[in-house]
Amino acid sequence: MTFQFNFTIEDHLESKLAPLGDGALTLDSSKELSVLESQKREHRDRKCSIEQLDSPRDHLWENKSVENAAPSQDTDSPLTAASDSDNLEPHKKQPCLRAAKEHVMPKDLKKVLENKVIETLPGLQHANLSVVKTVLLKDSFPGENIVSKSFSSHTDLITGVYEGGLKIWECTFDLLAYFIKAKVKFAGKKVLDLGCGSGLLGITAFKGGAKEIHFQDYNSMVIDEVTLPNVIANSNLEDEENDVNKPDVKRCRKSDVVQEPYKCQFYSGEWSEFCKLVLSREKLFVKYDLILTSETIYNPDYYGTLHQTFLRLLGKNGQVLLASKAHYFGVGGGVHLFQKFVEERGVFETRTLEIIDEGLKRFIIELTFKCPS
Ligand SMILES: C[S@@+](CC[C@H](N)C(=O)[O-])C[C@H]1O[C@@H](n2cnc3c(N)ncnc32)[C@H](O)[C@@H]1O
Repeated sequence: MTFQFNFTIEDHLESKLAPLGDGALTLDSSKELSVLESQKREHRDRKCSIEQLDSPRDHLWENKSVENAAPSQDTDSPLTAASDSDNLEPHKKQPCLRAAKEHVMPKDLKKVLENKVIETLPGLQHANLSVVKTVLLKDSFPGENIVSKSFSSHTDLITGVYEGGLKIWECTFDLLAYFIKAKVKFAGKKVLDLGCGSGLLGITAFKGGAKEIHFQDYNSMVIDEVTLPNVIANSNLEDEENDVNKPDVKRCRKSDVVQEPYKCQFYSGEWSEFCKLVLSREKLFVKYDLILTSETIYNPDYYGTLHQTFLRLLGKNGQVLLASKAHYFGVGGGVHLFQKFVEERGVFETRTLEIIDEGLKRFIIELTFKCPS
């Protein structure tokens, strides 16, 4: 693979994830699980000094970051909260509703990987985020550049502007490890990776045979620069096309492989807007069998919309697998608060599937409808 970039990677942006060697994804491999866990530990240890940055800070609650936001690119514009009349929950302090849009899979899939450096996790490829950020910092965008905003405000989250999708958060690794341990089945399922960022959860479902996978992130730039490239990087297009040693019959299957990423759909925008968009696109919207979501419950002001999203989009017998830190310091969100919120509404049953009690305490929980039928 040739990389086309003519800049230096600044030290402070150097990768925090070391490549680990390639390998096909097998969900029951204990070797992969232990590699994944050590990767996770390494990742956490290296960033423990900046762990507080993981947690949204007090100042994120100030609406000033939103008020100061530059006009967004094309359809990336925030709408007023009042425009969402469908939500049952009040939008206390929720400053804006970013319009949702679908990101169409580009025709030239390889072009999406230009300027990207691809790294490897067990069974997964992903674009090096430091390189992505460096390119985005160097390029001048007509609209809002969430990377420069995030750098200038020294934070990974700016409420209503940038919600953190340009990094792989720790609980994603927890959920990936859980998939292997619990032998989670994806085959034939319609899956949503909600608040996807890098999209590694949805990509794992994609590789595990899910029939349709939707990716949603708040920020359009995250989808274009990270999620979409990651899905394409995991589609093995290059290997199939370049392997001239493969018999013709095998190479003819190239078109099948090229079709594969088209099982995936990509959306950006705020959750209630995303709901409206997907529900309006298809007359008979088929709800998701499985919703995967990691580190999306840090902001209690979003709980109403998140709960509503599960309510509207999850199939009656569907399952939400949610990974989260126990508590997000400085903001007040966390697992217990969210479980309490969900239980008070009486629609979903919550069940703790796993507690990860190393470093910052983390949880994997499941939500299912109390009365499926
Ligand atoms: C902290 S990041 C986690 C990213 C990724 N799931 C991970 O674990 O690496 C939170 C994600 O939730 C999404 N998100 C948070 N609040 C949102 C909201 N109100 N509407 C839409 N998306 C939201 C953002 O797009 C962001 O990618």
